[in-house]
Amino acid sequence: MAVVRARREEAQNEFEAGLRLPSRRIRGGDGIALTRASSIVFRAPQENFTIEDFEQERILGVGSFSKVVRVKKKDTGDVYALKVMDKDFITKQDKVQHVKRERIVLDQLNHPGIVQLLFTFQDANSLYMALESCEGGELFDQIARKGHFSEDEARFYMAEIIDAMEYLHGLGLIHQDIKPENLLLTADGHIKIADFGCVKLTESSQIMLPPPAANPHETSSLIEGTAAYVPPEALNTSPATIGNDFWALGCTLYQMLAGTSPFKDSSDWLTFERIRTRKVVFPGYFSDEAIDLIDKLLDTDPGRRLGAGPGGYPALKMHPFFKGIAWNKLRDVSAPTPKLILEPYPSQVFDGQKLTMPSNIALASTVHHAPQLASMDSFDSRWQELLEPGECIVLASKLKKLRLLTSKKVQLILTDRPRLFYVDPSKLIENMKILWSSNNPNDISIHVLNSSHFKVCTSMKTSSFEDKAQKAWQWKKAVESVVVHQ
Ligand SMILES: Nc1ncnc2c1ncn2[C@@H]1O[C@H](COP(=O)(O)OP(=O)(O)OP(=O)(O)O)[C@@H](O)[C@H]1O
Repeated sequence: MAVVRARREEAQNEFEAGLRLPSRRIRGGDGIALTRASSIVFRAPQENFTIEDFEQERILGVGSFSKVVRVKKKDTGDVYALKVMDKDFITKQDKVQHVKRERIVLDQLNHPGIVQLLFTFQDANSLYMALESCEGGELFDQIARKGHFSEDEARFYMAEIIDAMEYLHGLGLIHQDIKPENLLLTADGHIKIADFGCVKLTESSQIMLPPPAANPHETSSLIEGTAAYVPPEALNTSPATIGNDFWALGCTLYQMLAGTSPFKDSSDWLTFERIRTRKVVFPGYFSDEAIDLIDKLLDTDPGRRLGAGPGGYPALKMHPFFKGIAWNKLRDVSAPTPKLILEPYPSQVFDGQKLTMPSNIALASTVHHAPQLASMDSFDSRWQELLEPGECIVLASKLKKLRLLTSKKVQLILTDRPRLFYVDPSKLIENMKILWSSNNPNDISIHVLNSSHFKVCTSMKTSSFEDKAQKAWQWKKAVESVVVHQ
């Protein structure tokens, strides 16, 4: 306990000392912040706001260390995506440096294809980063909703991603987590790269970071990024290069066109096996140009990978897949229209009909934007005996819980307490396993792999589920709807 308290204080001091805005601001010619003595001078100021200064509207997304809420500043009416990070949670997870790195790096970036940091503030419990709000949501959601993109749509998004990546690589920054979840869309459908918590600087980088963490507790995972998008050399613990981002870009193009990522499998271990053997199956409708581009981005030799190899960005941009792209006018072209976040997911249609709420299952009054989430399984009276007095089911369904080599059938139940637990449908209460409860309200994120597979991640464990009824998205939305109001 004393150790945790000491580390929390240490982290608190670091936030306050390392991130304090000095009295005089200095700005570099092209918007790059300059150092003065040993402190960092921020372009996006640290304000003295409190969370009470904002109306909290709806959750935009949940990450491993944060939840991102659409907020409106009460006095100005300005809208932001507010990234809220719990200090205790970050400290316990040894992610203080990760958060600082993202804050400091984002502050120095200035490009239409990169999400902009506008200001930060903090209170006793949380750190807040106000970002420009990307109202079109994640590219991932758009792929899931459309099934897959046409090549014209994919070409448009690829060109904008490449343009932003060229800016990042030009500053000596490797993103290390390029994937459709971290590619956000503006309301008019243009791409912005987000989530700079995994960035790495190259030796020639112009970006300034304070000296590496003096926190001996900070752990760095062996492989940065997300399993399905890491290149084969990362599995041999080779140091990251800009080649990591080009490999991830190849995976992203494949996913835009096929609807699923090329190497994703039911466990990280199987995914890594597929990456190692570079097993890629191209659907028959892919054009020759698309196949060739993906093939060259997924070159197992990072030194020959298109974009990272000797021809660099010019060679990538000249690939026949990009024929007709006006690289210097990308943002002048109108984008494919994104489907907005509040439109219902197709998976909310059950057996071909929209779900309606029977009166005996009251939805949690706190669930504002998921009024159609309760599934038919929720109405089974057996689940009622598992509830505490006054507790309501938000979503419940029969799923497979996946283990490395086996799986078992479980009933997964989300309630408005909130609690998320599963039971063996034949044994009920004596077999109840709580995955998450209101004791740790922010400690959950749902990662949807495809419409039938998702992972429940908490600081204690990650559990994988398969839903034959393809309600993975419904689960993510339901959990996020309950989390936002904690
Ligand atoms: N500026 C934004 N506008 C709209 N939505 C956003 C914005 N920033 C983040 N989000 C949403 O919130 C989610 C989580 O944000 P982010 O990835 O930055 O969090 P994190 O805790 O760093 O996550 P990760 O687990 O990927 O490290 C994103 O995937 C996205 O859906």
